[in-house]
Amino acid sequence: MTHRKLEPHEIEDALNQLNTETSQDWTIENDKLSKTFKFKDFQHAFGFMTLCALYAEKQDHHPEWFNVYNKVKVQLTTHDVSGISPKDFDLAKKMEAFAN
Ligand SMILES: C[C@H](O)[C@H](O)[C@H]1CNC2=NC(N)=NC(=O)C2=N1
Repeated sequence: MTHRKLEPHEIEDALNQLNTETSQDWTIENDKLSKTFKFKDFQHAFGFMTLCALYAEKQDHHPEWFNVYNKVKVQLTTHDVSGISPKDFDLAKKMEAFAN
């Protein structure tokens, strides 16, 4: 296995780091790394989801998400370890890049 479940203090540190580097909007909700991205319209939201989907397939690591019009709520977790792993933080950073 190339990843492991992070300890609570590791999640805290990685979350602070992620929020410093990006938008300050990431939280832990239901033990998942969570953020609601907001776009100009559906076309931009779906463009973002398309980029994420291609990356997720390549990494074999897939987001849980919920889209309504211009909003995409993402909840990242690693099913293999029943928790948050470094793969979730990697995907979160990519998502930030794809959203810009
Ligand atoms: C068989 C396949 O490699 C696994 O089920 C992958 C697919 N995508 C995945 N995505 C996520 N988020 N967590 C996983 O543990 C996971 N496992």
